[in-house]
Amino acid sequence: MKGTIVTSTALKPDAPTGATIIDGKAVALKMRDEQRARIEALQARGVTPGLAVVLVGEDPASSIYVRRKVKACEAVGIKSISHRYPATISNEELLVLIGKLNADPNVHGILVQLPLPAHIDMAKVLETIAPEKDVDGFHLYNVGALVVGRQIFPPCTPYGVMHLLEHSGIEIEGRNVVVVGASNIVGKPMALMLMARDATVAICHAKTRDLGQWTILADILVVAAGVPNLIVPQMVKTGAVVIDVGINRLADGRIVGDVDFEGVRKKASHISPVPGGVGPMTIAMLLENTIISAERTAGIRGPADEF
Ligand SMILES: Nc1nc2c(c(=O)[nH]1)N[C@@H](CN(C=O)c1ccc(C(=O)N[C@@H](CCC(=O)O)C(=O)O)cc1)CN2
Ligand SMILES: [Mg+2]
Repeated sequence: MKGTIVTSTALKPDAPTGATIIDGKAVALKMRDEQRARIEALQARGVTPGLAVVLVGEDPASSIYVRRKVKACEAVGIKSISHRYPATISNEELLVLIGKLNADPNVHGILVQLPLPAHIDMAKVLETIAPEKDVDGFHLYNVGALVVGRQIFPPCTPYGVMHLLEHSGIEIEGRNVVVVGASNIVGKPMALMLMARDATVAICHAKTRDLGQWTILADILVVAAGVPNLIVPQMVKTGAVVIDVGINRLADGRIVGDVDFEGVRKKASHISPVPGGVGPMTIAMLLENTIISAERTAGIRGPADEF
């Protein structure tokens, strides 16, 4: 468009014919001021929040996410302790490490970066983490808490989506929500958190027939299927809120979500982009859960919160 005057409203995020862009990167950065202040209050009581970060193997994306988590911890004043192991580590060695971290009073949160190598028993590893240090919210105990409408440590990605909805002033109660994707770390806990807020929730997945017949009913559409361009404009109700949790790397290296962003933004009232939407919130909520854990240790808050 070099040399022309751009008058198209479609290029302006907040123009009447286009959706408001939900800027997760900005929200995550803004949360850090409040998080720093809470960490200072903890330090005044002699508690520095500590997060143990366990990375097994050389998965390039996992290495990037772990690096981002460590940097984010530094930025707010959480002491992160990295534990890196080759993909050849045995189940037994990993469980021994987790046992030590469970017993360490300076560690308030433990995260084991997923995915793990195939020979590792992921379920056993996650269940070995002490529930009161399970800042990823993957332990069965924490999953069970979500089922009965309590939050101990909600898993970071759906917790981030809830935070974005609240930050954007989007009403949840009584609204039709369709979640596309039924994974244990996003789709299922997402549905439970929305149900706890009295939304009417449908979960669709890879085998759902006529997906568009479901998604068109959504006032709020959350997509976490891992399929680029799965959601096109004709599948979206005019004025819907569209949250894209997908992260797909294309052959040309670009990272895109599951939603045809340029098409759907013209129809939605709000839309989260990829990158820069839900992804940064995953890390923000990990910091949040770690601070909450340290606040519980310091007696500043109780063991669990109602939704
Ligand atoms: N133990 C965990 N493992 C995994 C989790 C998790 O919450 N806990 N979630 C994902 C990976 N993940 C964090 O660990 C994560 C994924 C993506 C992003 C992010 O910021 N994405 C960018 C786009 C991708 C990129 O730039 O590379 C964005 O959306 O802007 C952050 C964290 C699986 N494993
Ligand atoms: Mg996550």
